[in-house]
Amino acid sequence: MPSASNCRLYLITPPRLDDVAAFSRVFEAALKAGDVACVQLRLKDVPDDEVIEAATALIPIAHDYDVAFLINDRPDIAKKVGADGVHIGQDDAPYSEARKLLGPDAIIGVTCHDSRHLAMKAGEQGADYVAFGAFYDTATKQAPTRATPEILSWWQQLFEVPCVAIGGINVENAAPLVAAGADFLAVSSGVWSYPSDEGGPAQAVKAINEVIAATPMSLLEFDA
Ligand SMILES: Cc1ncc(COP(=O)(O)OP(=O)(O)O)c(N)n1
Ligand SMILES: Cc1nc(C(=O)O)sc1CCOP(=O)(O)O
Ligand SMILES: [Mg+2]
Repeated sequence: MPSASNCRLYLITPPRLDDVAAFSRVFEAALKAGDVACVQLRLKDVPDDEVIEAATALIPIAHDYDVAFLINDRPDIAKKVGADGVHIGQDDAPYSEARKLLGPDAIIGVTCHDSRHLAMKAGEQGADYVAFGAFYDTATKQAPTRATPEILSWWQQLFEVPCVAIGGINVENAAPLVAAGADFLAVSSGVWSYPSDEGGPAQAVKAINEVIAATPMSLLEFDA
């Protein structure tokens, strides 16, 4: 039976930011364009001071728009820059360590790939969300697993902890994940690489929000 979806957009930054000032302007335009619940600063293979510099520039912008700001991989940097939380993967700091460092109010999300077991473990430990992926082909990361929308419906039906869908999501392919019960769509290239002659990242945020608003939740059947 279809019902209204509460799905929201979760932005992941590009893995490199060569010009933080230029990105800050695009970032602000994107946040202005439509609802964004959360942003994750996901810089890869860069020195800590670049992560700190980018976080210091972007956090005040995110907070101006009431958007939560998370750091990828590094609870220590999240604490240092005053971020709202951290996203950790299965090979990053353990959940318990991140929680101990960041305290009870921090948002801590955990990568669970396509695994029910990992998601139940993260939920029991106290994660604020569990992330499943990758749902589609992506050039942003060599994603080790492929998830299917049924896992979102399974989680949505059985658990209170929100679930995030990630991996290759864009304006064209977002709807089935909203329908399947994703609480958040985590999107990187689908926003930042949106063609500038079609309005660029700001237009992508607007368009994904329109898809979300137009798509009721209609949970899929899943194996018990
Ligand atoms: C929301 C969200 N989900 C999954 C990931 C992937 O985390 P991880 O497996 O640690 O891989 P890296 O992002 O660190 O390459 C994520 N970052 N965010
Ligand atoms: C960071 C990340 N994690 C994934 C996972 O499957 O856990 S897929 C992925 C890439 C997300 O970027 P894009 O929206 O450009 O595909
Ligand atoms: Mg990681």
